Amino acid sequence: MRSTTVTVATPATSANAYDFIVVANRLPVDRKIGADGEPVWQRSPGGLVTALAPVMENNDGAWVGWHGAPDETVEPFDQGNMHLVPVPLSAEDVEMYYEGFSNATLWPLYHDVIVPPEYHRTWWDRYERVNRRFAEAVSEIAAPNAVVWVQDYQLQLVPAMLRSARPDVKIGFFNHIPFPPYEIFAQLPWRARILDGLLGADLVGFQRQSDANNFLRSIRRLRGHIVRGSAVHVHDDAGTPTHISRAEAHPISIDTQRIIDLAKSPEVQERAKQIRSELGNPDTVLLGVDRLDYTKGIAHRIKAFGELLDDGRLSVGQACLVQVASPSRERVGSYLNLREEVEGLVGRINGEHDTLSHTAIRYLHHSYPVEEMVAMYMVADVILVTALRDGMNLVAKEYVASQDDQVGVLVLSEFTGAADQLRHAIQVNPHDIDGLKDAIVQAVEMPEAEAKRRMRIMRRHILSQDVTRWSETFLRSLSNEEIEVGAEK
Ligand SMILES: O=P(O)(O)OC[C@H]1O[C@H](O[C@H]2O[C@H](CO)[C@@H](O)[C@H](O)[C@H]2O)[C@H](O)[C@@H](O)[C@@H]1O
Ligand SMILES: O=c1ccn([C@@H]2O[C@H](COP(=O)(O)OP(=O)(O)O)[C@@H](O)[C@H]2O)c(=O)[nH]1
Repeated sequence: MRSTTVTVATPATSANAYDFIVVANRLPVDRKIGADGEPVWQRSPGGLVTALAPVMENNDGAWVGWHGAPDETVEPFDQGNMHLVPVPLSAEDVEMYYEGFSNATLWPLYHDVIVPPEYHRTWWDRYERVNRRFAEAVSEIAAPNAVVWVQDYQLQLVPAMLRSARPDVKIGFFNHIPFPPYEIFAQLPWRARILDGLLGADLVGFQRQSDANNFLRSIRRLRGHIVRGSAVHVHDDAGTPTHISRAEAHPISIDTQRIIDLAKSPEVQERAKQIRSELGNPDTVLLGVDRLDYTKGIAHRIKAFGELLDDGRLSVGQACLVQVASPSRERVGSYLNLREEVEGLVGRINGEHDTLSHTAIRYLHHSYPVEEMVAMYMVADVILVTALRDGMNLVAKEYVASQDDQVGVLVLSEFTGAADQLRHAIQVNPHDIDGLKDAIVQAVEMPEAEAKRRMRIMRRHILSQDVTRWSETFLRSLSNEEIEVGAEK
């Protein structure tokens, strides 16, 4: 096995140094090899990084996570205001803990078994070992009585491991993806171990109240602890009470002001005009932005759009769908299959409907920087967020934030966390293709006054409930301060 050591900057970490630590599977930057063969740092994919990066930039703390490259040990380094502490993963760890147990067992299980989860004991063993490594890395650098905030399904065993190594620290956990109903969770051969891992946290946060309820119901069914409201009275095997762990909903959000500032910047506005003109100035631009993931309902959306072209309810030149499908988990089988399915569908629809001057679907298998994302949001008259299941979906919130002078329309799946907050979107069941087609036509034809009214209400929400508010509310609850949940800032 090849292993390289790369020192990026002066080591910034020492033992027992940090009062505040975030630990996530990923660091905010990924180490990749550039076209010239030299290593480069790129922003990591996904909404977890989008949400946590601004929180960490404004807090003096450390971020512990994997740097995205297998078989490499990287020394701790600083990036902007952030102190990053890489946890190395071998190629085998990546295969069994990340691609395997995290993304081929837990991810599909927690997302309504859209594809069948795979259960392998060797993957579980590796998940446990890697979780222990993360817990040890945190334990070494946490100051006495530090606050440690563990993120997401890849690290569900870390809270209990950390509690036993460092009973002095305050432990929060936030689950970015849904927590499944008991009837689905019960499939997991290691279900009790996962619950015990999570119960190591003083506060377990979820995107939706229904996720918290699902979690509490599994605790009642499988662990026998007393549950009173959101509080779980945890006891040890001998029945001696040990601590209280609470489960609460804390819906995540975005750095709203940053998106608004970008939408106002002359460069982004100019770029938006350029994109529209490059698309041939269609009357209506529809947009989809997702990691290429089977949870996102990309094929459902493309199918609905294709049928609208077949039916003559939309036409090429009048309407164009731009679909950003950023690369994700490319070595996991179900992701490979999805890519084939989506690209086959796009090819067929474009083949049937494109003209020499206009395309039906502009499909982009790329990852773009935030400036380009905001320019695309500004171009889009309609955005289609049709996830079959999604913890939150920050794209929906970013779109709303970017509509400063625009009057875009958000079509939003009811199976996203965002649907709880963005109630004035056109909400859809993406499995209902006829309903989805009608919703798309309703969005395209929506009178401006109606679109403005809906957008104004959604923007009010996004402005007051931003990501800073999310982290403050969670961390205040973790430290047991009195808070008024849901109060405006
Ligand atoms: O790290 P990857 O395997 O490349 O995946 C990217 C991230 O995807 C998931 O994001 C989730 O978090 C978002 C913010 O809370 C939320 O809006 C979205 O609904 C979730 O799917 C995953 O949970 C992260 O751990 C990954 O880093
Ligand atoms: O090319 C892209 C595609 C997506 N994103 C960002 O990736 C995040 C996706 O988060 P979301 O919660 O919607 O879904 P996730 O990928 O985390 O499941 C959002 O901040 C997008 O702006 C990006 O920066 N470039």
